[in-house]
Formats: sequence, structure tokens, C-alpha cells
Amino acid sequence: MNPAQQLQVVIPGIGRILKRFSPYIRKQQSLITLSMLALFGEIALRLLEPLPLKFIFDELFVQQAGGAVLHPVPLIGALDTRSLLLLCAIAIVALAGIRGIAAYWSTVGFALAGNRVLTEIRSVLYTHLQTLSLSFYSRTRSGDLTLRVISDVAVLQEVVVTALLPLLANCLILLGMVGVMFWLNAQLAILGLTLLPIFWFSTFRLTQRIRAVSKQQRQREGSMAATAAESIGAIKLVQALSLQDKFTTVFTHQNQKSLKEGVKAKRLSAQLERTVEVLLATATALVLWRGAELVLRNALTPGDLLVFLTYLKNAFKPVRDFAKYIGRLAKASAAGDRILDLLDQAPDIYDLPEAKPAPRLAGAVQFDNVSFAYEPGYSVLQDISFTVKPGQRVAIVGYSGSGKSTLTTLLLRLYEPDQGTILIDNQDIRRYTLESLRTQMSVVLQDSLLFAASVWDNIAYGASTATEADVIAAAKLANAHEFILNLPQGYDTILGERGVTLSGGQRQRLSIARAAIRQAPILILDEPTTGLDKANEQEVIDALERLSVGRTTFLIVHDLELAARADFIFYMERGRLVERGTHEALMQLNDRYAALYRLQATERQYAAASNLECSI
Ligand SMILES: Nc1ncnc2c1ncn2[C@@H]1O[C@H](COP(=O)(O)OP(=O)(O)OP(=O)(O)O)[C@@H](O)[C@H]1O
Repeated sequence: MNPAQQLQVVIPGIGRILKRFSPYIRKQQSLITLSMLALFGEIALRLLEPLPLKFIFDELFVQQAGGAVLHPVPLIGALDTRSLLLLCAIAIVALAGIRGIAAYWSTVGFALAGNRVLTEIRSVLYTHLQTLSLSFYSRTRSGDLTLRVISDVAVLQEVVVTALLPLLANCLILLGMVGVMFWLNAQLAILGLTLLPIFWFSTFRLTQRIRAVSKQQRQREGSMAATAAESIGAIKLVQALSLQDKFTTVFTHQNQKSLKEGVKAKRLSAQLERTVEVLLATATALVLWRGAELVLRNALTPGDLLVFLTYLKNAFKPVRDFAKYIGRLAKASAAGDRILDLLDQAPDIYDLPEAKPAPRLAGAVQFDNVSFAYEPGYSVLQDISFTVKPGQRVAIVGYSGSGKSTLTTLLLRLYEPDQGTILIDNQDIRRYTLESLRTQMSVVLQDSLLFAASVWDNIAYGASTATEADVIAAAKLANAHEFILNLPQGYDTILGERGVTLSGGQRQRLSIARAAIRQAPILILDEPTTGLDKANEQEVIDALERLSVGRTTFLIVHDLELAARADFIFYMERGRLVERGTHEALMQLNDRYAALYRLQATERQYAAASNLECSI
């Protein structure tokens, strides 16, 4: 079994990782080849290093003590003592110096190649993450994903450079040393290496356990990162509900467990290191015993025995280092597994082979018997059919959980219907490429997320080709221009991670500007005025009305007074579209919509009356 195969057996997973990353590794082929050459040079010099010792012992000490040289070396034997000593001293320094230069270049070259490969993998991973479907994100915690992209790649990067590559060098050194040992004395070499199988066995057994513990620890760290990200992301809610203690308890518990796993992995590695030390001592004792006998019988020179013992020690050094690196390699292997798991996730929603970029859409939207469930067996939308003409404004209303938002996520092709077809301009939306479809839809959600960037960028994110005039026009349409100019740095003001420096209404108007700049024919507004006070609400409504002119608009809304302004109203109940028509038609129908409308009207009157009483 060659070292690469042994490595593969010892650390299952490393092979899988290397295979999967091979296209990226191949790109660094020339750098890796150069580093490899430097490495071979280093190894060759390392193999020569003990030789001066042999000459000093055999040619100098043995001869001076009146003994006979077993295998005299012609040129060396002719030198006088002083010259021999000087030559040996120079050789020791020269060998170490040149070896140092070779080692430097191999280390730097491999480190550079390793870093380049992993930097590319991190970018690939991040790009891949962005393509994964919402169904994947709803099953996964975002903190854990961040940890995989940032920390798992970093662990792999660090370990590849500081453990895997030295390990590779060590394997080659081991091979070289073993070769020289056989060349020096096959009998002693066999004796010295008899214990290697025991070493491989114990390494294999312990590595499996170290790897399992490391993987567990990485998962735990993923959970910790997720808990931290969630609680910090929702710190307002956490403090308002006094949940700090709860989150702290969960986090501390996870932290303790991670510590225990870390200690366990360390203990296992330490156990492995000690085992190797005992094995090395035993092998040295065996060789010394037999070697001394051979020297006494004049079958071996003392110099050869000394050099042999040096080789044996050096041969076991990579083995000892292997034990030292194994824990870190196991950790890297676990991190690599987590990266591969992510890379292996295929997006549920993708461009079909025959998909074409959508032309400029007019905005005619049709649902044909569309049914959908997030989880098999739990239907969320059932048999939805409707047609909306270009430029029509539709309000989607109904009690919470009736499937209003889900309907629009299907239109955006964030999920795929289980049955039925969605058409835009009489074409199945799956015939369009995802990007060309989504860029023709603008979305304003209830809690608009702004990016940690300038106001300007936050608006311009809506359209990749936005000009200065476009940004200002969009801000004006969204009723945002005035307040933006009043911000400390106007359009250049940097917003907090979630735009926390702005009020809810201001954030909403910025996200309307972002939607406006897209000039998209289809507009999706998901409860855009919820949570706003009356003054802000009116400004947002005005902006939205301007935005929706000439666009096919789907407005999800709880406030039926707002819904009544739409051209059409869809009333949803338990995933079904149970009533549809204009406000007047639905009021005449006098069924569910009319009942809800009257209920809201009564509530409004009651609220107005109590406000009046308060003010009196
Ligand atoms: N990602 C998801 N995974 C699983 N179930 C989901 C998911 N999103 C929504 N649901 C479920 O689908 C149903 C419809 O949700 P949806 O958000 O479409 O309703 P809605 O009418 O928009 O509600 P609301 O007015 O409260 O926003 C609900 O029962 C909800 O629990």
C-alpha cells in the first residue's frame, strides 16, 4: 500500500475531499510540481545528512582506536584527520543550508497552492449557496452556513498547509529513510520496522474515533454559530422578551459540550502520540541490541550503527508527526465533509435545458390548477386558477396562513408547484431562465431588509444598470428623496445591518425605491404597510400607488380598505381561492369577504370612537 492509499485508509474522507477538489488542485499544477521538486531536493539532502557522522566514526575513531575499516571509502580514506573533520563540518552546514532553502520553497509553494485552491473553493461555495432553493434554507440555520463558508474553509486551509502538506513530505521521507535503512543493513531494517503494523493498527483505530468526535464538535460549533447569529440578529426581540438568559443557557450548554468534545479529541491524539513514542523506543532498543551484536562480531561498523539509529529515529519522526497531525487532519476532514455536503446540495429550482431569457414581459399572469405543499401531505395551495391582465392590480386577502404569500413565491419561482402551471404572457414560466424572470418582478415585503451599504447602493441594488438619474427618480417616486437628503450624508449615508438607523416607514420607502428602479412589469407587495403608523402608512401607500401604475400588481394585505382600491380582490381560505371579483361585486355577494370587511369596518369605528373618548 503506498502512502497515499494508507492515508486514504487512515483518514476516510480526505480521499473524497481531494477527489472532489481535484479540478481546482489541477489548476495549480505547475506550482505544485515546482514545490514537489523542491520537496524531493529537501528529502534527498535530509537522507545525506547523517553521512558525515559515519565518516567521522569509521574513518577517524575506529582507525585511531586501531580497528579496521569495514567498507573504506576511497577518497575519504585518503584524507588526513584535520581535512576530514573540516570536510565533515562544512558538509553538515552546507547540507543543512541547501536543505533549508529547498524546504523553504517547498513550504511556500505548497502553502500558496493550498491557499489558492481553498480561496477558490470558498468563492465557489458562496456562489453555490446563493443558487440553493428556499426549501433548503428553510431546513438550514444561517449561522451554520456562515460557519461552513468562513470557518470550515479556514480550518481546511490551515490544516492543508500546516499538516497535510508536511505529512505528504513526511511520507516521502519515510520511504527514503526505509530505503536507505535496507541499503545499510536489511536485517536491522526489518527488525526496526517490525512494529510499524502495530502503529498503523492503533492509528487507524484511534483516527476513526478522533474523526467522529471532531465531526461532532464541528456540528456543535455550527449550532453555536447559528444560536449566536439568531439571537444577535433579533437582539431587539430578545431583550424585549427578556430572553437573554434562555439564549445564554442554550449557548453555554452547547459551548460546554463542544469543550468536552475538544478535550476528548485532544486526549485521543495525545494517546496516539504516546503510543508512537513507546513503539519508537522499543524499535530503537531492538535495533541497538542486534546492531551492537553485529558491531562486536565486526559485521557492522559503529558508524553504520550510529547512522542506522539516526535513520531509524528520523524514519519514526514522520510517523510521530503523523500521530500529531492526525487530530488536526481529522478535524479538517470533518470540516471538508461539511463543505462537500453543502456543495453536493443541488438546487431544487434551476433553469431547464430549454429555458430561454424572457423577453420584456407585458405582465399577463395565469395560474392553471396550481397546487402546492411545502411538506408532502400538507397541502398549502389547492387547485388555484386565475388570469390577471397586464397592468391589473389584484389584492390578495384572507386570514393568516391561508396561502397568500405562498402564491406569490410560486410566481417568483422560489418554489415549484406540485401540480398545475403558471404562465406569464401565455408562456410557462419554466421556459424562461430564472434570472430573466425574476428581474422582471419587483418585490416589497413587510419587513424590508436593507443591506449594510449606502442609501444609494441600497436603491441601486434593484437594477444593475441604474444611473444617477434613475436612483433619484426612484427615490422621488418612493417619497424618499426628501428624507434621504436630510440624512447626515444624504445618499451616501451608510445604513446599519438591517437599516436600523431608519424608521419603519423610511425603510419601507427605500425598499419601494429599490423596487421602482427595476422598472419591472410585475409587482409583488407583501403586506407593505403592516406595522406603520398612520402618517408613515399614508406616505407608503401614496408611493406604492405611484409604483403600481401600469404594472401587474399583487398586493397581499390584511387591511380590506386598502384592498378595496384594487381592480380585483382574491379572497383565500385554507389554500383555496374561494371568492374573487371587484370590491363592489364581493360586497354584493355578501359572503366571506363582505363579512370580513364589515368586521374590520366595525373595528375601525370602535377604535376611532375610543380614540375620540381618550382625546376628550
Ligand atoms: N417555508 C415553509 N415551510 C413550511 N411551511 C410553510 C412555509 N412557509 C409557509 N408555510 C405554511 O404554509 C401556510 C401558508 O403560509 P403563507 O405564508 O402562504 O400564508 P399567508 O396567508 O401569507 O399568511 P400571513 O397572512 O400570516 O402572512 C401556513 O400554514 C404556513 O405555516
